[in-house]
Amino acid sequence: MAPSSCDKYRDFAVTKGYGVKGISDLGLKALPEQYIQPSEERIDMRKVLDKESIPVIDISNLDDPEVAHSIANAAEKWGFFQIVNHGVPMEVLENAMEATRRFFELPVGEKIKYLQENSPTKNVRFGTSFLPKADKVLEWKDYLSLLYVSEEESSNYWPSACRNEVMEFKKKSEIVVEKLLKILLQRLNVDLNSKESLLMGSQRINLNYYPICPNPELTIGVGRHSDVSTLTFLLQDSVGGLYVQKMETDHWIYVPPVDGSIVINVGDALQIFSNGKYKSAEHRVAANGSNNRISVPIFFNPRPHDIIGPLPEVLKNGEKAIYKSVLYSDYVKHFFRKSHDGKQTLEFAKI
Ligand SMILES: COc1cc(/C=C/C(=O)SCCNC(=O)CCNC(=O)[C@H](O)C(C)(C)COP(=O)(O)OP(=O)(O)OC[C@H]2O[C@@H](n3cnc4c(N)ncnc43)[C@H](O)[C@@H]2OP(=O)(O)O)ccc1O
Ligand SMILES: O=C(O)CCC(=O)C(=O)O
Ligand SMILES: [Fe+2]
Repeated sequence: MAPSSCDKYRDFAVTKGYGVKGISDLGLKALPEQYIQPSEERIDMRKVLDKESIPVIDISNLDDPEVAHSIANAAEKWGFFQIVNHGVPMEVLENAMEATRRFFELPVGEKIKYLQENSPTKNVRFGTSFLPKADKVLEWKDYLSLLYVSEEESSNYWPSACRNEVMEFKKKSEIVVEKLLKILLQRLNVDLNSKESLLMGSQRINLNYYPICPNPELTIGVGRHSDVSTLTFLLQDSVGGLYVQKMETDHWIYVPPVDGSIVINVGDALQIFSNGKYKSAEHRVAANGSNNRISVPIFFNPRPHDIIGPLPEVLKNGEKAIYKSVLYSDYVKHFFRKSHDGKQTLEFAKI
């Protein structure tokens, strides 16, 4: 490709489906203009608190009240924590990672079968950046997004390069998320059994690929956002790049890769269900100049037709609701209608 104008790169990455991996493979010396973020959207290392970290919690004994306390405390204070000894076998994690790499290393002709306009189903989508139609400046990330509907749909439509490994990862993660939600809800005097479908009735798995970037300091892998999920179960490889905002400050905390760990984060839906007790935190991802990076978040969500609002048990003692009830699909569509803008999506549900 003749690298002359930035629209050429947009066309190459977005429309033709080469993604940022295609740009990275060109071996350019300088980042295309289309990816240069305004300075306030880049990661400013002077704002990173290198002496603070989000908790790493050993969850091998969830019956221990101290473990339960650490989980609830992390969800209130940080909105993020890492878990170790969670019971998902290392092999399942490694296979999910390898399957992700295999998918992104497919020839572009295979991957573009899953672009929005070509995909055999709405529930499988290959793309780049967050919302290329709305993003003025593009983000340095390619993704494959898989909305789980049924075993049958996954077998028929998910790419064979990653289907079985991602399914296995999803199945194992569900067991852990159920246990974590049980603990978080107990503190709200809510019985998870009666709310399981509402809280985690729908799952979306994203395979994220952040290829080596020329001038990583000028761009961003994923911009500032909070997830619209109830809880997110995130597998990251050993490269690193995830930063979380320290609540109510303009400082950021690096989330270091810990071998075998999973990052858990509170999403907007749980912030709304808990009437603000548990908090979704803004986070973003840096690009990397030396290594390709992979992450695999599984978003545990309400179902599109569910109404989300503060749970009645939370308001029982006369607590005033700070969120109204909204249709979850309206909430998610609102998120997907605009570029990443931190925690602004929550305004949609504020009273
Ligand atoms: C991609 O980079 C990302 C993603 C994220 C995601 C964080 C999350 O928390 S994802 C969890 C989202 N929740 C669910 O998936 C719940 C279940 N699903 C639904 O409720 C529905 O699928 C729906 C999302 C509401 C879509 O419903 P539908 O009425 O069928 O409408 P669509 O035409 O499919 O989409 C509407 C509009 O949204 C855009 N969009 C939808 N899905 C995705 C997706 N996976 N990735 C990117 N964009 C999506 C789509 O562009 C549509 O707009 P058009 O202009 O194309 O019409 C966090 C950070 C990231 O960087
Ligand atoms: O890549 C990561 O570590 C996080 C990605 C993320 O925040 C997301 O996909 O919502
Ligand atoms: Fe996220």
